[in-house]
Amino acid sequence: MAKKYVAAIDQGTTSTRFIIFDRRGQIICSNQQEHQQIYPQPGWVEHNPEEIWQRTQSVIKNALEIGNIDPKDIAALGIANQRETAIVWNKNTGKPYGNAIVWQDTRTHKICEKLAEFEGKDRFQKRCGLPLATYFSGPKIKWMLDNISGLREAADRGDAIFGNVDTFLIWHLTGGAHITDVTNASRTMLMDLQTLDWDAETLEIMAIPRQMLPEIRPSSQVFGTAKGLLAGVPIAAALGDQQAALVGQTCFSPGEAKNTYGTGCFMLLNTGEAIVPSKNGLLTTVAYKMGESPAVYALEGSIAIAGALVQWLRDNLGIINTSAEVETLANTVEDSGGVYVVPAFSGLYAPYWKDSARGVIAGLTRYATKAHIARAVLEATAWQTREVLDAMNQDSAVQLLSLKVDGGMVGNHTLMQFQSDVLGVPVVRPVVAETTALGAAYAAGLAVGFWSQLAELRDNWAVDFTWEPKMPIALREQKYRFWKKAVSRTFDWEE
Ligand SMILES: Nc1ncnc2c1ncn2[C@@H]1O[C@H](COP(=O)(O)OP(=O)(O)O)[C@@H](O)[C@H]1O
Ligand SMILES: O=P(O)(O)OC[C@H](O)CO
Repeated sequence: MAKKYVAAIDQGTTSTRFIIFDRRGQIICSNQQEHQQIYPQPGWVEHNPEEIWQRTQSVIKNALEIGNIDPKDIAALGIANQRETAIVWNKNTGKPYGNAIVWQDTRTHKICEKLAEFEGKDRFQKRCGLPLATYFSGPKIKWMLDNISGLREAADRGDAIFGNVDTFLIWHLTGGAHITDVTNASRTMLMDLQTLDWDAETLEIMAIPRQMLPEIRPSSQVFGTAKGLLAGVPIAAALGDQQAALVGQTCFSPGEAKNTYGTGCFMLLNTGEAIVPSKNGLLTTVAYKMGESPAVYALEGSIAIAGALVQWLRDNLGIINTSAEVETLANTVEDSGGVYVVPAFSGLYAPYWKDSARGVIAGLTRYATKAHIARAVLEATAWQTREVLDAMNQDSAVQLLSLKVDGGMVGNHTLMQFQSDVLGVPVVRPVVAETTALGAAYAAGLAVGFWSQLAELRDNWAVDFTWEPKMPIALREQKYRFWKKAVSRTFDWEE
């Protein structure tokens, strides 16, 4: 009998979801669990890989039970994952050599500076599309090899292996396949965007043994068969979560873009088969590679802190009790009262790439209340997105006329209205806002013939809500000028 469903794991920065979709891309059932954020020192962010694997198994089990689904009805499994986060584990025992170093972690600042001494921050950009920054996996692997006792020897012996979260999950799900996909590999700094293979020279410069690294595969392809809870289900896709959201939003044509508002915020613009270098602080990255079809590339504007700033308001300042409460509080005032929050907690990503920037709250007066700060917190995400969109419009020939959005923050009307106001274009949310999991499911379904072509997927996409710009242009540009001034106050804080 024909299989009815496709499933996806969405392993994100704050939580893990397992979602089962039907042929129309509708959610049948799901389960989600958070995991611990570990902050051992200022600027350091870690996850426990074993906890991530436990949470993954747990959400799979719960969702299957909730939906009363027999894994035999699942045609394929796709994986979407937080990108860049680096894990090194022993291939014989499965034991990690330490916690995962999360993408937001800035401990590799010195390593990046040292690597940039020769030829500067863009030393590797031609090959890998990325500037030298603490964000990417390569310097994180180097940090582990240089700082974890006995690790370099274990790597040289071939016992210690590296993976981003996709690789770590595939390894566990299959019982030992050491595989990554092109989108995840494109975030390491170690892959050549043209050849889609590890770059020998970069590996040599960073002193990373090639045998630690997984084999690079297309994003949509059967990698193996699951064991355990999903026994027998083909594992048929892996994509970095932001690339997965691009697929879930069916942005398959050059010029189509989406912005995902989660822990961070990531805008990706499909550039087709062209590898477009950025002159304005964007990343060039692989968008997806479906089986044997040529790779499709994207320009990306990465913002490190978006929803994470709302969490900070909740967890560190205790101004709100839930993330959703930020909107209620923000709506008790008309505007931010001249307050700007620039969340350079992990330095500044696009379009600045300044590791040494640190966060500021600017424009404070006795008039400012926690409500103004709540509003400024929401506005920070919108302003950062404006800077990224400006860079996109400068880098590419196309001007974006509307923006497709998704992620945990897009339930916030106040933010989305402000977003449309400061971009000056409509902001459009689709009915299925779980686009990350959906994109991984689409890529997996395509690999096993559950769906036959990309066009079929476009028919599943439908508008849920559109926000139209309302703010007068002069006011918008005046506020933007102050935002830029606040940003400049964060520069060169770390010495
Ligand atoms: N109503 C809301 N208003 C503002 N932020 C929100 C709201 N709901 C969730 N968030 C934020 O969205 C983020 C979670 O989104 P999600 O897409 O699940 O993130 P991730 O995939 O990065 O784990 C959290 O940082 C949370 O603070
Ligand atoms: O898990 P998210 O949604 O915060 O996404 C994180 C990104 O993949 C980091 O590059």
